[in-house]
Amino acid sequence: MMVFCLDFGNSQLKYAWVEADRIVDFGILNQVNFGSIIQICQNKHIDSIILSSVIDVPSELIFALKDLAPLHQLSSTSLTHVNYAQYDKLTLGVDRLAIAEGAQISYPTSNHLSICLGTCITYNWIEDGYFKGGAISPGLMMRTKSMHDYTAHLPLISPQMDFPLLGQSTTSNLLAGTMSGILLEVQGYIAELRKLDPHVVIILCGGDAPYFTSQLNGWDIQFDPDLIWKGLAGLARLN
Ligand SMILES: Nc1ncnc2c1ncn2[C@@H]1O[C@H](COP(=O)(O)OP(=O)(O)O)[C@@H](O)[C@H]1O
Ligand SMILES: CC(C)(COP(=O)(O)O)[C@@H](O)C(=O)NCCC(=O)O
Repeated sequence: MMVFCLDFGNSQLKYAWVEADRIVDFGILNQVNFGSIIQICQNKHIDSIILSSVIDVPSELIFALKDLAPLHQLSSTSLTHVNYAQYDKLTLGVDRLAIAEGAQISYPTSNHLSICLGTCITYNWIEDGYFKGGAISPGLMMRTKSMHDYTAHLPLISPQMDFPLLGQSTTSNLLAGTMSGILLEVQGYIAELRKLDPHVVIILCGGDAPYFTSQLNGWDIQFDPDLIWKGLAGLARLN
């Protein structure tokens, strides 16, 4: 059963081919149109398609996808393993719903906090299978770009794997405040949540996660870049 998974985020349009829970292939689309999708579907057998989008998708693209294979467009009415009786599911981004699902499928008997470092940083906390709460904060690129855009003279910095806690120049101050700021935020959330539940499983994913994994060594954190694909494949089976 080959599932074509699409994850349209605010920065990148991602896809993956998932067969029997194995990610066969993945990549990034150039544009939100059928032309860029059909290119990657050449010679591929598709049993079903699942689409998670937090951006607007043209209705022509939805119709075209439906012509290709049975399509499930993820929404707040989709069936889920995670229980939303204690959360306002209608307001939750579908990417977060898919990530929470991936975490629940991966750690069905544990409480977990999934942290996605994407355009925004999102935190999803699940206890006893219930979505209990979360948080949204600005992502890495949003932080660097907004400091440049909202000031007269601050330069636009590029993220780096090595970053200081404090800097000795404007550029290194920006790097410290952005990168160490995110690291300290993430560590702060983990530390606070572990006070409530020392056994909570922490899972990190999203495009910017690789910048922080080595700094989080020793924090007993799972890094899973495929978390959303696991969630989407599971949701495709359920819906
Ligand atoms: N080509 C790119 N375009 C935009 N963001 C990129 C690109 N390559 C890497 N990134 C990084 O990926 C982050 C977004 O991660 P991702 O998980 O793809 O986000 P989203 O799901 O919100 O689209 C950005 O903050 C940025 O630092
Ligand atoms: C918070 C988000 C913007 C994150 O999107 P992303 O960073 O993955 O592009 C997205 O999940 C969204 O639009 N959420 C709706 C609000 C909510 O989740 O409460």
